[in-house]
Amino acid sequence: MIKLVDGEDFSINIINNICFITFSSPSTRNAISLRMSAVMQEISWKKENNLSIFQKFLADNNCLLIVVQSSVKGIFSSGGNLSDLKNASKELCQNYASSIKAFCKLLHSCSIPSVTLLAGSAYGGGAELALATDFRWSIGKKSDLHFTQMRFAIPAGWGGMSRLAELCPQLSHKKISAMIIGRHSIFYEQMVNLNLIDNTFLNIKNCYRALNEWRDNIEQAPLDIRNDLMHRLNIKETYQLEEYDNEIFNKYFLNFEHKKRITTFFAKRNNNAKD
Ligand SMILES: CC[C@@H](C(=O)O)C(=O)SCCNC(=O)CCNC(=O)[C@H](O)C(C)(C)COP(=O)(O)OP(=O)(O)OC[C@H]1O[C@@H](n2cnc3c(N)ncnc32)[C@H](O)[C@@H]1OP(=O)(O)O
Repeated sequence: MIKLVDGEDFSINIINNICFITFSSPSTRNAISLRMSAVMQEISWKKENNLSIFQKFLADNNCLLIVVQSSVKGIFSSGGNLSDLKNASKELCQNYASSIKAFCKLLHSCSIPSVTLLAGSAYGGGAELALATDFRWSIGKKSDLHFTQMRFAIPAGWGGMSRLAELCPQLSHKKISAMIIGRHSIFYEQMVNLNLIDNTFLNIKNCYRALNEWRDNIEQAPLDIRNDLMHRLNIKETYQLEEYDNEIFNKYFLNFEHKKRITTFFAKRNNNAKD
């Protein structure tokens, strides 16, 4: 295990090329504290070569997948730490939301796929955190998002409203505002209908098995194609994307590696047929 953040309530480790970001604060139901936000700020800040400490950590340790998870049963996160926010001054909290927002942005803008494992509820900023990753996998069917921010008279501040629009093109900006104002919850079935849940597992064991399989498949993909494919996320215009996809297909079609893998496929099939 390679560690970047080693807190009792918040840790970031790489195990077998998978980066696990784990929230483990049962006493606050995984509320995001001022200290966690300061750590997020520190590791999201771009430094050498325009890379943040977090991105450098992922690159140096050949990370292939990022997993955001909770180790507390029945809850993903209760959102902003309300006790911290109640006790601290506005000055002390001035970087609080922007740091968490920067970390959320890093998760979906970096070129490594990310997934949140949900096995319970996410409230307020916790729901925004769950929206930050590319994918959401549910363990069981009790995962839900609760936009409770307006209970505390603030809008969503960690990038969740734009992420929701990005992930669910069927939700207009007006609908999203209305959902926040009206303190809506999105329960499991509706999350599935909105394509916010990409996969559901019966238990954590099956989920980790699928994660490992995913990691292995990524590892087996040649690095240059991996980089070319992940670069697609930087291309915004549809016509440019089509051109780019043609270009990278032609670059790899029937080159040495393509031919070699077709040959290996037939060799394996013939061997299996003999057994
Ligand atoms: C700026 C942040 C803002 C944003 O931008 O979005 C937000 O995130 S606003 C906060 C949104 N969060 C909420 O609305 C959730 C508030 N919490 C609850 O509704 C409930 O606690 C719960 C999460 C549904 C869990 O309920 P339950 O299982 O019944 O446990 P308890 O209520 O008894 O809580 C246990 C324990 O945890 C503490 N707790 C819970 N949430 C938070 C929080 N967000 N911040 C700090 N501490 C939290 C709660 O106070 C209890 O502590 P003790 O009383 O010391 O046992």
